[in-house]
Amino acid sequence: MNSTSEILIVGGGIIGLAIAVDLQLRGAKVTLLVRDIAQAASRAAAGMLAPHAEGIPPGPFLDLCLRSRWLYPEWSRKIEDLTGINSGYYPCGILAPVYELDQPVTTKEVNKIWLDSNAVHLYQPGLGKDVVGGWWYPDDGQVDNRQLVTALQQAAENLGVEIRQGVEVHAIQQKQGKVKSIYTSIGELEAKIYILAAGSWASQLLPLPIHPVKGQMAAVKMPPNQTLTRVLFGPQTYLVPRRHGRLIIGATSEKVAWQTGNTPQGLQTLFERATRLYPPLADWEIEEMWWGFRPGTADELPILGRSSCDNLILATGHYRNGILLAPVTASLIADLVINDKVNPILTHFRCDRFNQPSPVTIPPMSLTIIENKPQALLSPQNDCLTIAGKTFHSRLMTGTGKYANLTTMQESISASECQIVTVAVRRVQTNAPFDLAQGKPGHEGLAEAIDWSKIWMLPNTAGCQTAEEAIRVARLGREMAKLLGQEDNNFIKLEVIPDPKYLLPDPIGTLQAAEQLVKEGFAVLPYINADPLLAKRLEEAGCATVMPLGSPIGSGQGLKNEANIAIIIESAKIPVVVDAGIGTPSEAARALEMGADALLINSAIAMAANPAMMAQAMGMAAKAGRLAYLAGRMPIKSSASPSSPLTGTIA
Ligand SMILES: Cc1cc2nc3c(=O)[nH]c(=O)nc-3n(C[C@H](O)[C@H](O)[C@H](O)COP(=O)(O)OP(=O)(O)OC[C@H]3O[C@@H](n4cnc5c(N)ncnc54)[C@H](O)[C@@H]3O)c2cc1C
Ligand SMILES: CC(=O)[C@@H](O)[C@H](O)COP(=O)(O)O
Repeated sequence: MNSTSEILIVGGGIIGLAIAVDLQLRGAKVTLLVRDIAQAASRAAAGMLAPHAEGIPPGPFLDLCLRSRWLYPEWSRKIEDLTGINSGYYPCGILAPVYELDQPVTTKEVNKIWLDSNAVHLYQPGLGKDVVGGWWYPDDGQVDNRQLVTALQQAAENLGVEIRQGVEVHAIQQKQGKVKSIYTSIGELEAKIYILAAGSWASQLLPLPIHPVKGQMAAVKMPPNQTLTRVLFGPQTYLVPRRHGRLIIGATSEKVAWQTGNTPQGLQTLFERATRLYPPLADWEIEEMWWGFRPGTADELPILGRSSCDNLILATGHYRNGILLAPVTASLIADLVINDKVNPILTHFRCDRFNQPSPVTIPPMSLTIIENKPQALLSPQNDCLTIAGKTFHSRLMTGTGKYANLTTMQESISASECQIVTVAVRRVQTNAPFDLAQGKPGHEGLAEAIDWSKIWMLPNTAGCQTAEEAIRVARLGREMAKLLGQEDNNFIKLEVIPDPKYLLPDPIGTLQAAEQLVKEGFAVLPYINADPLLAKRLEEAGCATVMPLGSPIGSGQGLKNEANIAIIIESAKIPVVVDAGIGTPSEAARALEMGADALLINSAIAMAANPAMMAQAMGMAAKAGRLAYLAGRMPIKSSASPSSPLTGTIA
């Protein structure tokens, strides 16, 4: 047996290559097996980046496509920088002429502009007489997919990916929910993780509902000085002018299984449709004809993410949009493989959706943008925080200290919409009178002031300076939660803080106490400095979360440890709760935008001039930050790019 590498990718089309490059850039050791790069749909495609022209309806799939189109400029530039090969990425806009006016032509959408008959013929001379108008999609574009695939292959090789061409995978050997090895034309190979990116052929290796949808294509040579520079996306045909005089004509869509080759019937249909749309091409010299197999699925959506085997990831079934979807697929799959992070959007493209009663199951986390209904974006039902098996809708935790009085505390907790409130076990025990205004900072009446049937208590070990003290107080905290009706509450926020000036936690004491408390069955939420190695050790010790501090407790200095918090977020498999030091809603939002799972905020709320109002603002910031994280920020660019591109504007 040939033992190969950490990660084995089956398939050398755009999807397999893009994933290989991303993984290798993140430090993995990748081997890619491909039977035949030339047969890949990725070389046969037209290279349109056309989520709008394709008419994809709003929903997770459009979100995925738009995310990928956003990534394209930076991603293609990165591949170009790695190789010096021009990918032909060209955000030229797409014009979609129509032959019938069967739809209302008014729209307020910025990414879709209607051109009437006069305008469309003025804009694009040479269009067929049947064209009665057209939609202009300024944000769509194209890439030269052949150059891009060549560049990706080169980039992969330059980075050290082992590409083994001419190797055919015959079977995937599985044992007890894991892939054990794969049988190939050069023998049996093993890896830690396997990624299936075999396009249309994936169903020959696994029982996936993928089938080939054949497309016949041709290219003609454009004469110099002609005016066709934008993609024309017509009814059942499209014309994609490359920048160096080649015009790609596509494509038929045929369910003829694996029947290869161009056919007279296919080409006749292709040319008839193309010349109806743009008659001048009838006289242009034919340069090439070819065909390819789109990887179609039963619901026409890709299959992305884990399979029934732990160590087998699927990235296939991209059907008509695999060129467009390459950057986002690579990034999502690399996140999954390297960081074990399942981006919520992946839930829509899981392979087990086909096992469910309805053919297209829309899983709960829908990011569909519904006009005038922004609240539908992130409803409590569809985005949850899970800690030690308990689910919460709010990602904001608050405290009980520093409030002027109990009423303000109650109003603030309610306004924040938080579901977890932390309580210092030691202070509750002392039961000192509570009235800050009167100089009485105790917790008398605190336990009764909160409706514990609605709020989950997070007892904390504040005031403990050693591991031993913290363990003892944690046990008392569990009893306290029981007494207040939360029989099954085993949560403890672990604070071991010997230093009274900066209230910085003792890492060694925290780890020791955490190990003991985990053994005793606690769900431990340790408060720590933003130390990635300590966070990993605590995770390995079995903690339920890690709670890195933004800055010292009560300082309101914000996120002073952002870089380290980012590392913790990247590597943690348990929720990361940013705790302490947050002073403003923008800092709260920032922590969640970075990918933190939740926040704990006390002082900024309790010490605000209007605590309840600040609590509401923090609650909103938590939601906004989370939503922004899920939505995916735009790439940061070193130079400007106009919001309304000048390309393709009407004179
Ligand atoms: C005519 C046509 C036009 C298209 N136009 C566009 C477009 O304009 N825009 C767009 O976004 N998308 C377009 N597409 C779709 C796009 O091309 C595909 O979705 C995309 O290329 C799929 O990429 P892939 O890497 O998954 O599969 P492929 O590119 O098909 O690659 C699969 C690879 O896996 C290898 N393989 C398969 N089985 C095995 C095995 N058992 N062992 C080893 N290797 C194996 C194959 O040899 C092949 O190299 C078009 C497709 C076609 C056919
Ligand atoms: C109540 C509690 O647990 C705090 O010690 C926590 O660390 C929050 O810190 P801030 O008070 O700075 O928000």
